[in-house]
Amino acid sequence: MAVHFAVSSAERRIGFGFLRHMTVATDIRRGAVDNAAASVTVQDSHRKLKTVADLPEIKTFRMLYTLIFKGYLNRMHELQVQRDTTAIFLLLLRISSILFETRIGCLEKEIPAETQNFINSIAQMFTYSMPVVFLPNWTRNYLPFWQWYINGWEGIFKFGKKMIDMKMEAIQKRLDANQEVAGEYLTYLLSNVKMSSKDVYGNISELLLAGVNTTSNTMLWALYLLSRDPEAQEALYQDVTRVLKGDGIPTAQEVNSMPYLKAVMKETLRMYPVVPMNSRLIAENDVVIGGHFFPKKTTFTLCHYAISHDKKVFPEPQKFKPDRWLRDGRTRPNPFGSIPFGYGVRGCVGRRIAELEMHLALARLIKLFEIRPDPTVGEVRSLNRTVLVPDRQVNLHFVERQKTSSEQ
Ligand code: HEM
Repeated sequence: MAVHFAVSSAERRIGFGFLRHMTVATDIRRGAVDNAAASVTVQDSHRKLKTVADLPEIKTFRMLYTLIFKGYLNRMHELQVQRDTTAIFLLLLRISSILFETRIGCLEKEIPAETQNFINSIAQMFTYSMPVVFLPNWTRNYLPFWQWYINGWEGIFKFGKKMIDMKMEAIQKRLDANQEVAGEYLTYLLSNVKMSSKDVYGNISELLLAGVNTTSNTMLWALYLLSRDPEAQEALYQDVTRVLKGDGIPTAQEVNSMPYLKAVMKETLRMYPVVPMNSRLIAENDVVIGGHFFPKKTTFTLCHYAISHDKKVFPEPQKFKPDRWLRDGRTRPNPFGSIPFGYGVRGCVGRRIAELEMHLALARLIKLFEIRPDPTVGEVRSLNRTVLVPDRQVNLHFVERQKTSSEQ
């Protein structure tokens, strides 16, 4: 468990001395596609982003629910057999609503070509990011992976830029007409003098990217695990229906009073940490950890998957046991045993949005549907494709529940 040791000691002893090694990849990417992703590379502007990322939280809660769930659930009635790609559309739609303040047509019967290109670009970038990281730089002139990877990024930034330009135009029109400018996250960023438009292009596109495959795959894993565990599913259903009556929008307080819901998400992320690896580069000083000397510029890689399957911290690590996270007097696992959102100053910026959207989505889905596995699919294994994805298409059956008399 060398990895486990490295991370817990690292955060305690060295604190902010670490920088993400991804910085290197991000700089190359920026150079290659001439786009800014300032928040991801520079500590100072990262803090700036953290502050603004926290701002629209309250509005987001209500907006997420009203804007999205109606459309999604209507579409689910049509689909009945839910495929993993639909889960991606759902989350893409949701995060796009927050970031672009508009919907991008994921739930239309015919997905607009531009949106489809954007979805394909994300998949392309992720698919080729592994060979790009592992192959030596000289291969870039001879093998096609680097160009395919960059093409993926170009598609992502192109779409992001177009959406942002449209919003800027709308804001400008209102300003020209002396009208008040009101909006959510993007309007805030664009009308905020602290960020240049280049920073906004880079940050919005990266946030969108970071927010789509992470939450959609986590939702998929949660639904997959629940479909195979009727007892856990029933416990979740009881937890949710005890608090949520009727079709009203849950409040933050209501979400907080559903401990099993939170436990299901925590256990899902323990079993399938969607970002399976995380790295830090010791940039400035040599360090000694546990009697081992590490020269400066050493890269440490933390394997979330390995630490959260450590049976000393999580007995029966391969078993889906949401109960282990309940605060009902039992001994709870070491909080550093599973840190799927990372930790410290470079921890996940989108954590609160991600948790919120996943809690809301799962509560709503479980209230309306019983989720059953497709027996022909068999045991799904996880693959590391930068994010943790299933090795095959996961088909799930959503069986509509009967409404209880108090809800009719
Ligand atoms: C299940 C959902 C998610 C998981 C498990 C997750 C996990 C992570 C992890 C492990 C990191 C690296 C943290 C570190 O180095 O310590 C990270 C970084 C990041 N995440 Fe997430 N994430 C999720 C959702 C999101 C969402 C929804 C957004 C945006 C709306 C987002 C935006 C970011 C950004 C911008 C970073 C880079 C932060 C930095 O470099 O300082 N993430 N995430």
